[in-house]
Amino acid sequence: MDTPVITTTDLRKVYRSRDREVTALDGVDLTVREGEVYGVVGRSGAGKSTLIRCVNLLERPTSGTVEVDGRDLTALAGRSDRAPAALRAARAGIGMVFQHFNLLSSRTVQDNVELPLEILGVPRRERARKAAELLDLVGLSDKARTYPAQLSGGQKQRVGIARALAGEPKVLLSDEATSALDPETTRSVLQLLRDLNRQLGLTVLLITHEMDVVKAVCDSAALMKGGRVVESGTVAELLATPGSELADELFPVGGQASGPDRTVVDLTFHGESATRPVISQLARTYNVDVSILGAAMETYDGRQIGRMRIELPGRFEDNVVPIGFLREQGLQVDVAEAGIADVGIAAPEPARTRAVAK
Ligand SMILES: Nc1ncnc2c1ncn2[C@@H]1O[C@H](COP(=O)(O)OP(=O)(O)OP(=O)(O)O)[C@@H](O)[C@H]1O
Repeated sequence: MDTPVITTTDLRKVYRSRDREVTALDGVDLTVREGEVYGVVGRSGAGKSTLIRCVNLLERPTSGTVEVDGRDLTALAGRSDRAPAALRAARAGIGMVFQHFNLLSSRTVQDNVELPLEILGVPRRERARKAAELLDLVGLSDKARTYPAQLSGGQKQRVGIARALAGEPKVLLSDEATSALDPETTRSVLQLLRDLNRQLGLTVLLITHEMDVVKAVCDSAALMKGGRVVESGTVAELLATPGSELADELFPVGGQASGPDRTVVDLTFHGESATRPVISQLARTYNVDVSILGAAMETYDGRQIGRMRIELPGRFEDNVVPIGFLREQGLQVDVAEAGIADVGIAAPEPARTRAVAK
């Protein structure tokens, strides 16, 4: 699982029109490893679509390189508008699914799935066999002869996924594949992507603006802002990163201090620390009343990971020893709110900057 399958290096894309320039990608380094589901999130305009379209060279990067499965696609691109044969062949190993499915309405479901095979010159009988196999894989064997207009959104996306798999790709790119679907259909399409990832060893790079998508299926994630990747890593790594915005959004543990002179502390449990009764030990050892303001526990790859926001009575300087104890137990400890001193003495760090004393 450690072999990189998609690598972008210092990828830049500048859109130029007569009177202005937009830098959509501003030096993106991304590594997606074999067999993982990798989610790229970010607000509208962050550059997600541009990035995914640069990965299969649908969009030509201004500079930088894209390697997929050991091949430098940027070197294959040539200068003309029409993609050279070598690039077209490399693209056959990259499937893509789209937000609005992009099915041809005049073709049956089976003929839509066969389309990439027709383009590759696969004989009719072989195409039909392959399409039947793929429709079975996505649970639509009974819809082969229907037309897209007769399908639900979720079914259309399943056809889109079957079509994307026709060239037996190693990599699947998904451009907001579930954002036009209702929550239940979203869940089933995400489950399908997860199953395909596991059954076929398919590497999936998806872009989304929904954190729930990352939570449901991704092994790793990156956060984009203004054309840059500002955070990236496995979900477990992100959770262990002090101040990670992605971790905060994936596992929000809200809760405000119940009054002044209280210290609010965010704890991240992973590995062994997730199974030890650290909070009750803290309360007993220091005879301190601990209030739990919020908590979230999840299992990732069979390992428990959790975040908890607790409140301790007193200001930060009153709690240095208990906080030290928590750190000694192997927990990551971020002080979220350090209490307001009575007469204008500033808290050690402003709220939400997450001072991390090691
Ligand atoms: N063809 C284009 N010509 C000019 N500017 C473009 C073009 N495509 C995208 N942009 C600009 O590049 C920036 C990044 O756009 P992009 O579509 O990649 O962002 P995004 O994160 O995918 O947003 P969304 O979630 O809304 O699709 C935006 O400022 C956008 O206006």
